[in-house]
Amino acid sequence: METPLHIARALALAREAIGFTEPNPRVGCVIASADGVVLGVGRTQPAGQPHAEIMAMRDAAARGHDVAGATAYVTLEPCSHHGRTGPCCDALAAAGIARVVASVQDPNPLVAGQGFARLRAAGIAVEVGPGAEESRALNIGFFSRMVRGTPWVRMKIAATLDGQTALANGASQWITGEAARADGHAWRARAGAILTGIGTVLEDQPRLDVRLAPVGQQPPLVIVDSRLQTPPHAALFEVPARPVWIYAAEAHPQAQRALEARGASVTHLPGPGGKVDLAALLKDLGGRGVNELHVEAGFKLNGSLLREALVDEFLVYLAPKLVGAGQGMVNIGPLAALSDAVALEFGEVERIGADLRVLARVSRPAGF
Ligand SMILES: NC(=O)C1=CN([C@@H]2O[C@H](COP(=O)(O)OP(=O)(O)OC[C@H]3O[C@@H](n4cnc5c(N)ncnc54)[C@H](OP(=O)(O)O)[C@@H]3O)[C@@H](O)[C@H]2O)C=CC1
Ligand SMILES: Nc1c(N[C@@H]2O[C@H](COP(=O)(O)O)[C@@H](O)[C@H]2O)[nH]c(=O)[nH]c1=O
Repeated sequence: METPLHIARALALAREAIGFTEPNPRVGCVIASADGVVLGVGRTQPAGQPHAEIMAMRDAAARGHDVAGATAYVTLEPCSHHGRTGPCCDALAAAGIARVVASVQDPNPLVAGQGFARLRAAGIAVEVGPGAEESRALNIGFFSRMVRGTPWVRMKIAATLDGQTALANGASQWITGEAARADGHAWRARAGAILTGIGTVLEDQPRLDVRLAPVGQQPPLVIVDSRLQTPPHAALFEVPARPVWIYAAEAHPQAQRALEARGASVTHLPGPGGKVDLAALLKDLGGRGVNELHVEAGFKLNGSLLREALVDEFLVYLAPKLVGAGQGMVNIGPLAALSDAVALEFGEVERIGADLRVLARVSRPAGF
C-alpha cells in the first residue's frame, strides 16, 4: 500500500521538474519513515545543482527530521558518479537510509546499475520497479538520448480538420486558437531544443520561443538552413539569452559571419541533394545534450524527417476549419499503395479550447 503512494508523490514531484532540468532527467524523491510518515521531499534542480535525493534530505533536515533508518522512494536509480554534483548513493548511505525503492535503472550505459550496486554494498536494501512505466514516459527524451544517442523527436503540427498546415500562398497564422497555441508553448518549454526550417523562418518571421507558458531557460532554436539564408535581423534573434544553432550544407562565409555576429553558432552538415544531413543533425543534438526535440517546421522539412524515419511522435492540433487545398502536414508520397503508409498509434486525444490535440506515435515494434 505504502510504496505506490510514495512513489506516486515522487512522480508528481518529478513532473514539476519538466522544463527545468535539461539535460538532466526529471526525478522526484520522497523520504519516509518505516511507518510511512513523510520526512522530506525533493525534485531535481537545474543542471549542476542538487539532485532529488539531496533536496529531499535537505527538506527533512529543515523540518527537523533524522532520516536514519528511513526509506527513500526515488523515480530513477540514484547516481553513483562524480558529475557536477557528488554521488547521491554516498549521501544516502552517509545519512543512514535503510532502504531505497527506485522506479527504474539509469539508462546511461556508462553508469547503469552501478548506483544500485553501490547502495547494496553499503548495506542498503534496494527494490526496483514501482512507477517504472511513468518514470520512463516522463523521461522519454533522456532514455532516447542515453540508448540511441539522439533525442526523442516530437513533431508539432497545427492543421485544419482537412489536414492543411498553410494555404497554398503560405499563410498559416492562425489556424488554431489561443488555448491551443498556449498549450503548444508548454510543449516547447519541456523540450531541450526547438527545430524549424528556413522555409518557416522566411515565411512566418517566427520567434519560436516560450512566451505563453512557464519555462526555466528558453530552449535553443535549431534552424535547418542549407544556404545560410536566415536573415541576421530576423525576429528570432530578439529572444534574450536563447542560443540559436544553425545547420548548413553549403559554405557562405559572409552570411556565416553576419549570423555569428548575432550570436548564432553555425555547423556544416552537408547531406544528399545539397541539403542538411538530418540524421547527422540529430546525432549532433544528442551530443549537445538535447533530450526532447520539438519540431515546428513546414511540410518539406517535416516530410524529410519522416521519410528518413527520424520522427517518434506527432503532436497535432486540429482546428475545426476546412480550407480545401493548401500545404499538408508532411511532404511524402505520392504512395502507390495504402500498405506504404506510415503506420501510427494514437495516444491521448484532448479538447483544447475549440481545437483538438492528438498525440500519435510512429509504430516501431522493436521500440527504440
Ligand atoms: N501549421 C503549422 O504547424 C506550421 C506551418 N508552417 C508553414 O509552413 C510553410 C513553410 O513550409 P516549408 O517551405 O516546407 O518550410 P520548412 O520549415 O519545412 O523548411 C524547408 C526548407 O528547409 C531546408 N532544408 C535543409 N535541409 C533539408 C532537408 N534535409 N530536408 C528538407 N528541407 C531541408 C530547405 O531549404 P534550403 O535548401 O534552402 O536549406 C527547405 O526548403 C509556411 O507557410 C509556414 O507558415 C510552418 C511551421 C508550422
Ligand atoms: N500557424 C500556427 C502555428 N504555427 C507555428 O508557430 C510558429 C510561430 O511561432 P511564434 O513566432 O513563436 O508565435 C510558426 O512559425 C509555426 O511554426 N502554431 C500553432 O500553434 N497554431 C497555428 O495556427
